[in-house]
Amino acid sequence: MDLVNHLEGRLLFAVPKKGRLLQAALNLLEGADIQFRRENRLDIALCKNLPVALIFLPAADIPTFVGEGRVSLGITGRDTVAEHATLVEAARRAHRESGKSTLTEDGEEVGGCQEIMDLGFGSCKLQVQVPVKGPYQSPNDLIGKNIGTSFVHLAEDYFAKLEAEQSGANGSSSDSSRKLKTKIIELSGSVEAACALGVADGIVDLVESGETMKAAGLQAIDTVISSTAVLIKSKHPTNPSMVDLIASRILGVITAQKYVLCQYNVKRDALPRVTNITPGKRAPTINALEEAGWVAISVMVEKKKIATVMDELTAVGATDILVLIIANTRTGAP
Ligand SMILES: Nc1ncnc2c1ncn2[C@@H]1O[C@H](COP(=O)(O)OP(=O)(O)OP(=O)(O)O)[C@@H](O)[C@H]1O
Ligand SMILES: O=P(O)(O)OC[C@H]1O[C@H](OP(=O)(O)OP(=O)(O)O)[C@H](O)[C@@H]1O
Repeated sequence: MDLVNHLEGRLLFAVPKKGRLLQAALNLLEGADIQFRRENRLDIALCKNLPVALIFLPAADIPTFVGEGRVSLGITGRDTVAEHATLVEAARRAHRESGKSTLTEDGEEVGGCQEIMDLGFGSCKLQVQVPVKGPYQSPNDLIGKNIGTSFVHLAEDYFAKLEAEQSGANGSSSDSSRKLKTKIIELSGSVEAACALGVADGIVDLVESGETMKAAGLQAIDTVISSTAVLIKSKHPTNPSMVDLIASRILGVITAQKYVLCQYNVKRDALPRVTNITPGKRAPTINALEEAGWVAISVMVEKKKIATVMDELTAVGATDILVLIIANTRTGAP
């Protein structure tokens, strides 16, 4: 089947085609019951149960497709969204300075995507790194030096601000006529090797566990941006109600992953103390037990806090504490 000719009427949803965000993104789609079958080597998959087509793209390219409105929804890292936003901002600045308008006929700024929600996985930091055994101790020491990175626009912006601060000019990162003293060298991968191979004095690269940096004899001296995976949308999605539906389903899945349901029995006179420990997302559900003076409580608790919460509940007299996994939710903001 020629899938490209079957996209009419479908909301296009970009998903990372490989890499660290792929599996978690697929798990979210499954939890949100977005059903599809991806043919071998095809980067387009039609959803079986919704008017949606999934487009599998490199994570770094997703903000471009969404920002230009070609694709309505996307899952990618906030770092890639920030890189794209910096590029878009630089292009707008250049346009304005050459007297051209950066607005559409509706008076809106062209380009750019909007973050809908944090998806809670894919944590990492984009950091400035230098050799541990080297002459550079602070970011200022790198001004005028060679910097290797895959995030050229964020790195340029970072060093432009640093150079402006150093020269005493205020906010000249918004001046596109600036001439950077620092040389930003674009690398597409294995950025950590650049210092050892003499290509760069420092790098701007992602750090998750820190293992790669350590193995390459590097240390972080500043953080440019902290990132997690995010759901993004274009400014004018083709089907806004389908965007809302998918966003609400995804929110339901990530809320379910974040919370557990805690049920316990307690004497009614301990209610103020236990509701303080487990206030719930809105409020705890309280039911009278057949035994006089006792109530049963059912309440959502953040998964990461549940052990401490159980300790505290036990200490104030709660008994029969049960913790249940939540398969899915539709509850509002996580
Ligand atoms: N340790 C990590 N290194 C790189 N990216 C990470 C890491 N942890 C989380 N991420 C997130 O995953 C996103 C995609 O990175 P990943 O390297 O998996 O992509 P990729 O498409 O395989 O790219 P590449 O071909 O450059 O390796 C990043 O933009 C970032 O948001
Ligand atoms: O802090 P860590 O957990 O060690 O992860 C960080 C490393 O992971 C990424 O590289 P990736 O593995 O994607 O390969 P690449 O260098 O080819 O981009 C990133 O560019 C770092 O090199």
